[in-house]
Amino acid sequence: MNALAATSRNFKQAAKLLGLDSKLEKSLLIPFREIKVECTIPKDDGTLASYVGFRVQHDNARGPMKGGIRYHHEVDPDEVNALAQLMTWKTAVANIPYGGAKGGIGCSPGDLSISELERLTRVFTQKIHDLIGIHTDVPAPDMGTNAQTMAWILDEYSKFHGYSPAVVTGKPVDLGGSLGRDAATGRGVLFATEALLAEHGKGIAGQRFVIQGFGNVGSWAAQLITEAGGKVIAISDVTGAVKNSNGIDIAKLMKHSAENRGIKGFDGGDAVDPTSLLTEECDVLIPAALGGVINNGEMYMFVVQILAKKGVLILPDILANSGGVTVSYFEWVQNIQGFMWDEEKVNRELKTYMTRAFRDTKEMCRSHHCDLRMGAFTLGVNRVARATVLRGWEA
Ligand SMILES: NC(=O)C1=CN([C@@H]2O[C@H](COP(=O)(O)OP(=O)(O)OC[C@H]3O[C@@H](n4cnc5c(N)ncnc54)[C@H](O)[C@@H]3O)[C@@H](O)[C@H]2O)C=CC1
Ligand SMILES: O=C(O)CCC(=O)C(=O)O
Repeated sequence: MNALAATSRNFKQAAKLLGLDSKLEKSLLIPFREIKVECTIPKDDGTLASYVGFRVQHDNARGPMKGGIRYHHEVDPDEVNALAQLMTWKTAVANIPYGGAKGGIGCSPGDLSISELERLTRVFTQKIHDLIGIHTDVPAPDMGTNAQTMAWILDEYSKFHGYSPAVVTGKPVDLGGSLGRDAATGRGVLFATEALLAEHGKGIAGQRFVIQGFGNVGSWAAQLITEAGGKVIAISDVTGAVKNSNGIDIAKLMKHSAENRGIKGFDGGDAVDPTSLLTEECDVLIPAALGGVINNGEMYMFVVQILAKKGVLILPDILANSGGVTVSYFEWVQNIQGFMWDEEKVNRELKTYMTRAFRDTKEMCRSHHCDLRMGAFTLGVNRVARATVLRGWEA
């Protein structure tokens, strides 16, 4: 089962629990617009190279469409479609006034020079500039892109439309980016985990964590969990994995990873097979690499049943990783107001939004007798359905 089929299955299950009529269900599922563009750039050696770029704008009933742009060799239209749909439900779970979108370019960013990446980003922006905008569709970083990518998009977009910092979020702070955005997704994971543990009378302190992925989300989550007294006992990235049952020294691992472009060779624990990481004994497992690691097609329900029997709870991604888009929303608000918040306010507001999203999800679990994943889906889908009906779009 591919990502789109898995996402649509969750949506349909939620629509059934909510008793949505079939016309409304169909109109919520079909994307608003799917954009595919060819981006041809001169490489540094003078040859021409062509890359396919996508932007899927799924839904705008609750506000401008919102979602990241990823640069990855495996980007394909079905996956971007699924991720755009997930953004619609995620922004609704977080209760921020946005719809959902996602984009990507099929390329290997590690194989391109900085100037090639800049040319590619500018050509992509030229092709989509009239379809994005402050009140239309607001991109942000995702895998393989970062604040610099957003700065190039902002600059290229501004050539056509005048200086418009709010057209993208996740920008460098010098160009109107929000303090705290870089850490926001990892910090949101911490807050969501804290809320779940609190329900069981536990805190972060003393729990054993395993983290798959040591990029933006995984490394911030590891740092913040350690600060909160949690013990990170195993971490992997694409280069390797390390285990230390006494707790990994995260500051040391950050330094090693920056100097060696990955975890491989780190001497602060035992090197282990990265594929064994998901089955390491721990209290909390955080998958922060590629999507779909637990959602393994037809096996998914089987795996979920086994985990449930063992008393394992799964915090759904559309809730657990919503901290990034939530702080993106704060960034957009600051840009529109022309006013900058301090980092303490950003983090405080993020905690309020994450805790409320968890509480609202639990309420849906109670009223619809479902697990956390379906609680989050019914919460998101219900909010979008209500906006759709109020705007008279369901027919
Ligand atoms: N950065 C953000 O604000 C948000 C990110 N996400 C999602 O979180 C995930 C991670 O995103 P980022 O940290 O931003 O990406 P990133 O590109 O900064 O880091 C990805 C990490 O995963 C590792 N990785 C890749 N393949 C792996 C494998 N097979 N096994 C183990 N590790 C592997 C990489 O080495 C790297 O450490 C993605 O699925 C992304 O869509 C979701 C919401 C917001
Ligand atoms: O920050 C944003 O606007 C989008 C983040 C994103 O793509 C995601 O939450 O998956």
